[in-house]
Amino acid sequence: MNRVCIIFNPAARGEKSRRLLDRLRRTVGDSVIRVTKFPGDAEAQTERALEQGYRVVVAAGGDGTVNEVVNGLNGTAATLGILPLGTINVFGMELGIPVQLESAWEVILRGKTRRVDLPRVGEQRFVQLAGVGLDAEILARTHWWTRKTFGPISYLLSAVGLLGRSAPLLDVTLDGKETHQGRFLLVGNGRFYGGRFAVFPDARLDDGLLDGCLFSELNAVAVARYVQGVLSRRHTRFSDVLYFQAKTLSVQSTRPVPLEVDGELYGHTPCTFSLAPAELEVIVP
Ligand SMILES: Nc1ncnc2c1ncn2[C@@H]1O[C@H](COP(=O)(O)OP(=O)(O)OP(=O)(O)O)[C@@H](O)[C@H]1O
Repeated sequence: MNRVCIIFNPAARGEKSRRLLDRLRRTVGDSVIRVTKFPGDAEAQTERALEQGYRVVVAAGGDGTVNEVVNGLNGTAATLGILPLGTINVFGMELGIPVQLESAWEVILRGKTRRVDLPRVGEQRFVQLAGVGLDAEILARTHWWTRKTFGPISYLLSAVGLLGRSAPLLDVTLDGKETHQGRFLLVGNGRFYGGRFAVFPDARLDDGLLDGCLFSELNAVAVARYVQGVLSRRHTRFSDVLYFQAKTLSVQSTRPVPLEVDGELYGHTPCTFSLAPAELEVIVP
């Protein structure tokens, strides 16, 4: 197998992954492990690993760590491996990578790969999903210690405070042609969002298309209906939800609306999404 460098995020899973370092060392034997020191460090460490000749870089953390490693790979020919040590690991779930550390390492040792599309917003690549509006606002309002203490429920607490407010309208233009309006946008590369929730039922990681859901309303009743719709897989048929596929989309709004990619805050509107077909080679079961 090509030389492997593992980038380990001790702060993943609300700082709990720190405890996994010894088990990770035992599992991977002589393979090199580099521990990130601050947010953004996985990207810098990936660039350094490439300069040092590593051709497989393994993201050991959650979706945020995978995102940073992929941005560090920067479209090079190097291969991504994943050890899903984060809170939810949606991209690993999409690829069928086992959550058990030793099993996930076995997958990396076997070294079977596939190529997947790599979407981006502006210059920032993402692997699984992005959101404009509600979910990014929730992330912005959920303090790290609340996340650490209450876990995923903390996002729900922030959401309750947000739903009473009026959200600016988003103008979403698909492939430079038709423009649609809504108040909350989700963009996906794969099917899942936030867990095994198929928000984008037609999405394929290698179809050369972005999938999106544009939601028209943002009051508590509408959001509860959308959640129910996602759970029962009927939301794409709702009259106030636009489900679409496109190669590019641009988003404008009367005032800046925050944006998240792979679960991390990243800038605000206006923004443009695009996709590089089959840009990423990733190790899969
Ligand atoms: N040494 C570090 N100290 C603090 N934060 C770090 C460190 N290394 C990486 N990070 C940051 O940790 C964040 C969370 O990482 P990741 O998404 O991989 O894990 P997660 O378990 O899914 O996240 P969360 O616990 O926030 O749900 C990322 O924003 C990343 O930049």
